[in-house]
Amino acid sequence: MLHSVVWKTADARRRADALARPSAREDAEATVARILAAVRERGEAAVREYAERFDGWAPADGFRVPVEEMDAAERALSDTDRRAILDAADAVRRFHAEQGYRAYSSQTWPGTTAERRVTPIETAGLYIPAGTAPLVSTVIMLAVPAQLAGVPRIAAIAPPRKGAGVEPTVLAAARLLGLDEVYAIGGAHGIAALGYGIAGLPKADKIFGPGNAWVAAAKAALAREPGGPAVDLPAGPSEVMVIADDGADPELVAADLLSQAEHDVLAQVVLVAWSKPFVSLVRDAVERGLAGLPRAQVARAALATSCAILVSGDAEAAEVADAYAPEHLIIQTGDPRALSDKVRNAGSIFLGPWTPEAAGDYAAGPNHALPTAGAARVHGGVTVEMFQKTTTVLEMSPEGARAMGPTVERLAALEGLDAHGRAMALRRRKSEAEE
Ligand SMILES: NC(=O)C1=CN([C@@H]2O[C@H](COP(=O)(O)OP(=O)(O)OC[C@H]3O[C@@H](n4cnc5c(N)ncnc54)[C@H](O)[C@@H]3O)[C@@H](O)[C@H]2O)C=CC1
Ligand SMILES: N[C@@H](Cc1c[nH]c[nH+]1)C(=O)O
Ligand SMILES: [Zn+2]
Repeated sequence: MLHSVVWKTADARRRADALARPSAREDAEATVARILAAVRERGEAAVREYAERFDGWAPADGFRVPVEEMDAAERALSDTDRRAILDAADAVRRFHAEQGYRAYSSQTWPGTTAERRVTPIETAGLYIPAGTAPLVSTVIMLAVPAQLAGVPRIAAIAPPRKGAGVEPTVLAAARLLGLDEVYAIGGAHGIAALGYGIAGLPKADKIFGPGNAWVAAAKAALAREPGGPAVDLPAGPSEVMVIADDGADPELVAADLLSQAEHDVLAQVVLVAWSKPFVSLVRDAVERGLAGLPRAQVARAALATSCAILVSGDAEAAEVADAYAPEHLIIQTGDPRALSDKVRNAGSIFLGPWTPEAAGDYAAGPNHALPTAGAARVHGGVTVEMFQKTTTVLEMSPEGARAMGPTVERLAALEGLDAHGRAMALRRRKSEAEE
């Protein structure tokens, strides 16, 4: 692990740019194209077949989890677990409460009022990953902003454990946060059922949430279909880039690398370091960490595609980060904030030795549903705004028609669109006559 050669500094940027993202694999896209085609052609029957094949769960009475089962799961939570979920949700709520589109009104011309109204989307579909680990925290990260935006219908889907329904802790978190609509279905077929509104699921206007390569590919493909649902952002298998100079603690760096490597065999971890001896220290610490890790096999597979890149200083490290555009960027250098100021492309940044990415994954406040596979060049994580839309409202008085009329008429003439000009001119003349 971290075994790819530590590259020469001169072409570090080019190398980071070209790093293969295992999560963006074409074979996942091809598989998903087949699944979506089957669901389009055969509807619920195909959804049920895939649910049976991948997760051993396609109950005759449908995928919806009875609210009583959610209530029972919530009651069964220990006080400590309940407290942890509620405390994390409070911090996420505090951070996200600052978000949301601002409604406003502006007098753009004399006699013209232009307004922005903000409304929530009608039906939000939340994807809670649970194939290899039941991501209780994702319930928090998606439900809280949806609720702050005032979304009237929130439907969550989560893959069941093999033949055994949704993990009770996921149901408990959903219920604790006030959700009552959860479906025991996941993967690309679950995303398809939610996007098309079949197999007893509502048709989501927009689908939110992270997932593995198949889930991410299904969201992207559905969003491209005419009439398909909107989606939040490309959020596939986890990634972390750690920038660490020789003064960093190799044990902490290794712990952070392992914390993402254990997510998925397609997770990617990248170390950006100043020297080969430091990379060796981290490599040894990773090896020691793997020894006690229950998910060592997954982490090892992820580490096998990971690498270290050598740089000559802060400026080059920032260039490498920008070229790679990591989902998570951890900076453990002499002045992490100064280095972070130079970085533009990263989903979430963690400064200094006391800030593990795990804090952001669970309870720090910012969202953990974040862009992967280079999408941080143009996307940020999930926000309240993503659950909202805006409508502008315009109202003009006769004075408005007089004030703005000549400008509109002139521009319509420039475009050769006479009917446009006339629609304005009629009003301007009427208002001038009345004056
Ligand atoms: N980018 C982000 O913000 C975040 C990303 N993640 C990532 O989410 C992912 C979660 O993945 P999983 O644990 O697998 O759960 P998941 O819920 O995303 O996917 C599991 C489902 O995938 C389907 N599946 C499994 N093997 C398949 C195959 N060969 N072909 C087609 N479909 C198949 C099955 O239906 C299974 O139930 C990880 O990659 C993790 O790193 C997690 C949290 C945040
Ligand atoms: N690290 C994950 C989120 C996570 C959930 N639970 C643990 N970690 C990601 O953002 O990619
Ligand atoms: Zn994580």
